[in-house]
Order: sequence, then C-alpha cells, then structure tokens
Amino acid sequence: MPVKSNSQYSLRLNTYFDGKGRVFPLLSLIILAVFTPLAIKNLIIGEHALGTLILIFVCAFIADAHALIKGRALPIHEHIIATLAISCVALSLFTLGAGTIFWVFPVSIIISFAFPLATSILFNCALLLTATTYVFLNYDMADALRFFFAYLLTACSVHLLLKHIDALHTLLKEESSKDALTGALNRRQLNLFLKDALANKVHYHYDSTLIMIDVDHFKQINDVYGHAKGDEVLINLVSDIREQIRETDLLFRVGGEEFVVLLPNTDLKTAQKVAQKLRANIKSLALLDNQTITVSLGLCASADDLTQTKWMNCADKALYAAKQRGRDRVCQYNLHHNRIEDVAA
Ligand SMILES: Nc1nc2c(ncn2[C@@H]2O[C@H](COP(=O)(O)OP(=O)(O)OP(=O)(O)O)[C@@H](O)[C@H]2O)c(=O)[nH]1
Repeated sequence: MPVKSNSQYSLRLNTYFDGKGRVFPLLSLIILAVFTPLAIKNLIIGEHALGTLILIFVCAFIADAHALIKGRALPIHEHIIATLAISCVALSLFTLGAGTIFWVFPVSIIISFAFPLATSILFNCALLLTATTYVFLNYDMADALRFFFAYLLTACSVHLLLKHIDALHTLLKEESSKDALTGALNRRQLNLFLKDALANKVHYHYDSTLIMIDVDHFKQINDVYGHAKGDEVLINLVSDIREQIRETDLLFRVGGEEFVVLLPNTDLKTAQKVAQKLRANIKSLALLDNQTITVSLGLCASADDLTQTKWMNCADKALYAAKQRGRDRVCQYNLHHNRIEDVAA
C-alpha cells in the first residue's frame, strides 16, 4: 500500500483530525481537571458506580487524545466514549437527582466538539431523550418541554458554530496549499508529497518521477505583452498541463514561471513520454497571438538513497541543461551515472 495517492484536489485535508482533532487534546485536559475530582467525590460519598463510570470516561478520553497527539489510531471508538459520557449523566440524574441536570449541557458541547457530525447528532439525540424523559417523569410536561427546547437551542447553536469553523478551516487549508494565481499546489505541498513519494520508493519500491518545467524567455513575454498577459499565459499553461496529466499526478508552482509535475508510481521511461507530450502540447497551444510559447523540462526519477533536496537539485540541473542546450527540450538526470542526458522527442 502506497503511503498516499491523493489527487491534488483532495489535498491533505482531514477536517476531523486537523480541526476538531486539535480541540480534542485540550478538551481532554479540561475533562481530566474537572471530572477526576468529581469522580473521587462520588467514590468518597459512596456512589461507587457513578464514580467508577466517570473515571472510565476520563481515562478513555485521555487515551484517545494521547493517541491523536502521537498520530496513532484511536484505541477507543468514539461511540464508546460518547456512550460513557451519556451513561454518566443518566446515572447521576437517576441516583443524585435533578440538581445534576446542569451537566447535560457541557456534556452535549463536549460531544459536539470532540466527535464527527454523525456521532455528535446521534448521541446528542440520545442525551436529549434521556434527560427530557427524566424531567417529564419527575416534574411535568411543561418543564419537560421547556428543557427539550432549551437543549435543542443549545445543541443547534453549537452545531452551527462548528459548521462555520469547519468551513473556514477547510477554506484556509485550501488557500494555504495553493498558488493564488494559477491554483497549482505550492511549494509547501510539494515538500509533503516528495516525502511521501520517497517513502513509497524505500518501503514499496514504487518509482516516482519529478518533472521540472520552466517557460522559455518568459521575461520577454512580460516585456512585450505586459504583466497581465503574462499572468494569463501562466493560468492557461497550468490548466493545459492539468488536462494532460492523470488525476493522481500533482502539479506545483515553485517559482514565477517554474512548475513541478510529480508523477507518483511512474518510472522514468513513462515520465519521458509524459514530459515530451507536455512540451509538444504547450508548443502547439496558441497562448499568444503572434508567438509560440515553449518550455524546457528537467526529469529525475526517485531512488532509494535520495533526499528531497537532492531530488529537486538533480531535476533542476537537468532543467538548466535543457535551457543551456537550446530550450524547448527535455533533459534527464541519470542518477546511476551522475550525468545529464537528452530525452529524445
Ligand atoms: N506575468 C508574470 N510574470 C512573472 C510572474 N512571476 C515571475 N514572473 C516573471 O518571469 C520572468 C522570468 O524571467 P527569467 O528568470 O529571466 O527567465 P526567462 O525570461 O523565462 O528566461 P529563460 O528561463 O532563461 O528561458 C521575470 O521577468 C519575472 O518578472 C508572475 O506571477 N506573473
């Protein structure tokens, strides 16, 4: 199994772990500080079942938070933790009485903040039904309805707030991953994906190839047609490259008119064909009225003992050679012989 094979549109987003996951460890500290003394108090006053249940809930929450911080799989399923939380509230209501009803609200908020949406809705409904039933059985219908709507209002407000935070988080993550002009991925993303590609090579022997692309004489295009036209050329170039490559290939903008295409699980031979196809296609595009646009390309395939920096440097050297040898061509860095070779058209 490769480490990652994300399409560039999915990026490396995981809202639950990136967004709510950040709240989870902090929440676990608050839970530890508030609920541990409460559990001990219950054990001291003889409410052993309740005290023990609260302690189990705290331990389960801390165990998951710890795993999350360490980047490991969560040892306790979220449904178990949410069930423990609701059981604590239900047991305290039915053993200690109505005064403990106030715990319903923080527990509802903890469930909403800590767990994914489906779990949050499911367990909030369960908590709402349990607590409303308690109020109805011990008071009257009017109080039960009052409680029902107060809870509903709280849960819906928290849900709306979280939805808004999630949307902002996703937007922020997308914006910080992409180049604002062309929408190609940025250099930060490149470093992450290079790391994955090299790990795939070492652990699973999957070859990946880097293609570095630089527009020829781009300064001249800016000088003759203006900066705005230059921008338009870059935007069209990116959308054309995207059309030519596979969904799983990744396109990055690493400089003004310099781009990198990372072809995961692709050997050098296939990458040579892709590079020549990109070069020929860009040349055939009518991006400017009276002038053909050409690009130079440098290739380098992954290897076991390669670092990210060396990989980029070798592709860059191949690109530089393509420029030196007359532009509008593809060169590759041969890591076995440490030399740069022309790639036949
Ligand atoms: N329109 C536009 N131009 C940019 C952008 N970023 C960088 N440039 C321009 O790209 C040009 C790059 O010029 P050079 O590095 O000299 O390279 P070149 O003219 O393409 O020449 P070779 O690469 O040697 O073929 C510079 O004039 C930069 O101002 C951008 O976002 N938009």
